[in-house]
Amino acid sequence: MASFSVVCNTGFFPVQNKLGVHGGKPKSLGRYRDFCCNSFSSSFLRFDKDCNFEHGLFCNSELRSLSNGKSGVWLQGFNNSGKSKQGLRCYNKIEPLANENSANKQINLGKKRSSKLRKRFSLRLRPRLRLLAIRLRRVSIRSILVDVVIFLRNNVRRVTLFTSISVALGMCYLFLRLTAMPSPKMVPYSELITSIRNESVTKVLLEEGSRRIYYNTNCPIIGNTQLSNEELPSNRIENMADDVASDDGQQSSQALNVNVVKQLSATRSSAPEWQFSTRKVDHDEKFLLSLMREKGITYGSAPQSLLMSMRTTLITIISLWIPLMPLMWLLYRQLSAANSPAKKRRPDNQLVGFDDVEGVDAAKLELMEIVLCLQGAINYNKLGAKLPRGVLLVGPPGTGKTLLARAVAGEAGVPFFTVSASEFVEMFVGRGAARIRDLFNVARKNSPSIIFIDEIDAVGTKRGRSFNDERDQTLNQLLTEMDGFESGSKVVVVAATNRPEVLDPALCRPGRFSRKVVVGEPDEDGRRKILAVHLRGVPLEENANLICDLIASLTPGFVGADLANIVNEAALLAARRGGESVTREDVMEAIERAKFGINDKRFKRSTISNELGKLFPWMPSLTGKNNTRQDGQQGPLGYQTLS
Ligand SMILES: Nc1ncnc2c1ncn2[C@@H]1O[C@H](COP(=O)(O)OP(=O)(O)OP(=O)(O)O)[C@@H](O)[C@H]1O
Repeated sequence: MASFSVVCNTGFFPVQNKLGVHGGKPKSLGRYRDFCCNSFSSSFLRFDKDCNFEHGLFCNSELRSLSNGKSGVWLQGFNNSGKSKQGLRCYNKIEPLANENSANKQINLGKKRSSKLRKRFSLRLRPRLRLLAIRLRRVSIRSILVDVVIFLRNNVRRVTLFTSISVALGMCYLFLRLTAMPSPKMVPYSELITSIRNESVTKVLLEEGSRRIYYNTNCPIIGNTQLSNEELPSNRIENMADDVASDDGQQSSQALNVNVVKQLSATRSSAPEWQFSTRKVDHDEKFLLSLMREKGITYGSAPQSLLMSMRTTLITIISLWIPLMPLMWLLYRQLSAANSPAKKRRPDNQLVGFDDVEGVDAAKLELMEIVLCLQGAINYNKLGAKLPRGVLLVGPPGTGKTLLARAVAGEAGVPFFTVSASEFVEMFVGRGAARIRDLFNVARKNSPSIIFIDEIDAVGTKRGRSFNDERDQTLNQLLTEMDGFESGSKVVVVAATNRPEVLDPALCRPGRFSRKVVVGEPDEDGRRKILAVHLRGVPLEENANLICDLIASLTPGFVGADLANIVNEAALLAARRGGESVTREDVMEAIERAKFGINDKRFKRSTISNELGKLFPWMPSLTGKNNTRQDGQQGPLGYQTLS
């Protein structure tokens, strides 16, 4: 008998293995530890110095088993109270952990924590580099080129636009660089007057068409500092040359002279044409001119040079337009989206047919008739009848209005233009109306065709009720377009709404949406048929008809979308528990979820029985008299649900 210890969240249990569990010889302690740590939230195995398994510690509040696989050692898990199902028992009360063990445990916990920290903060560069190398090895230049070509081919417009913008910006930059000139130093107007009075100003230019005044003085500036008379270039060369000559002799003075001349000539070449510029003060021209005349200063006026005016214009354009670019981009996107309001769908892309829509037979019949008229199977002209211009599908959400429209398109085999009315609601006045016009033009060109407008209440609400003029304009355009069909034009407009009462009466008058088809909630038989459609591809444990009957009977008031959701939920539940097929229990759970949401089980059990009791009072199992769920094992209607 091998005795070993088990540690739980609550304490430490010395236990005895009645079945004689003993340890094999592990190759290394680490391997066993790793194994245990991977399997349990907290584990610890103890080996003697010969590496014989001595005892094990593991902590887990659930019942689990641990196997080392190779040596055939099985340890059975314990719950919090120290009980085990198979052979292990706790013969002592909870005791404090022995010193040695607690020390070991502390060490292990510390190691674990530090390794966790290391793992969390390590960059794991080596595997990343390896991965990068593998990816780079897979990359081939040819495939990159092919990708680039495909991208260019698919985005010709965008690439052209971006290329031209980049080229234009590049050329602007080049122009600015090439025509860049050193600008004169900006000084206050008073400084000009002072300089004129000091007679240091040599030449003045008044720019035509602007308030700028340029002037030169007899003291040149280098960088931002004005040189005094002593610092004038010619004086400086002489001074520097003299200094050097007196210090080091003739040879070095020659070399320095060359350097100084070079430096000053560079300064001269980068010097602006005008040293200073200032801004004219209003009503002071007379005084300025008389002062200049008095001092005998050369002055004149000239227009801005062509190059400079080009530069100024360009800089203004760039500085104005660059911040406006995002706005322009948004505008461009709006306008380009406005040009494609309808996604043209060809009949062969449609996978939905009338077989896929069930439980709404009356609506289906009405629409089938229109399909037959469009296909020419019914000769309505013979009796002087006209093809209905519009069909309004009315009904609660999820009853299959959109599905019906898609089925019409699929069956009719004519071009189908689907659009959501909210796409016509535009920020810019007139854009919604333009979109409607475009849509009808395209449909007319492709006649016979069908236009489907989903959620028409987004634009079709009664006019004059709000200050939204754009919406009214859009509706007016829709009314005009529906009136404007030529008698021979075979364009049918199918629209869907949940709120027919808010629609403008003009929209529903005969000649526009003259046919109103109510797509209501399905009855039990309808629900059964809808379920049969959605259960087509789902593997069931039981007969599909039985399941359909069961769900249909339990879901009064459910619409097609709800039923589709129940089937999907049941399949997901089956997948979650790893099942091969959907069972009755999955379906019942899915119904519970659809009816009451995903809730706490304790809450759900009582609520479900009450709610179902209210819904189906004739069912004895739900009234509470014969409640088989008292033990907490049974679900609604006596079916056992997963808990
Ligand atoms: N009669 C039905 N037969 C089969 N499936 C249906 C039916 N009604 C609804 N469904 C399912 O519900 C989904 C949603 O239906 P649909 O979008 O047509 O509803 P809707 O009436 O247009 O809703 P809304 O008014 O909110 O737009 C469909 O994709 C389909 O899977």
